[in-house]
Amino acid sequence: MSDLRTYRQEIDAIDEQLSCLLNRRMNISRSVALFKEKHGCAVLDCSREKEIIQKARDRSARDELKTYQEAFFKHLMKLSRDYQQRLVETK
Ligand SMILES: C=C(O[C@@H]1C=C(C(=O)O)C=C[C@H]1O)C(=O)O
Repeated sequence: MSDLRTYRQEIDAIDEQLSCLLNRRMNISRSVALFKEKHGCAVLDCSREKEIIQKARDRSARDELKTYQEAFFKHLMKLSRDYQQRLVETK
């Protein structure tokens, strides 16, 4: 049981870092949205997203994690795009 507590403390610490990183990433995504709106660019950039997914897959600690890295970043970028869309539409 003390092992489980230790693992969960580690997960909590990682989650805290992930939340901070998500705040930072979404803030930058917001700046990107404002830039795109000013310059008439589309929110979605497929080639950039493919690049990010490939880099994430390459960073996998083990081959079996590649699919999870890909899913995680796809979801993250969907949230980022949704946020950008919302910002552009409510301007
Ligand atoms: C942030 C951008 O906008 C979108 C969101 C991306 C992301 O969250 O990484 C990547 C590409 C775009 O589809 C961008 O163009 O860089």
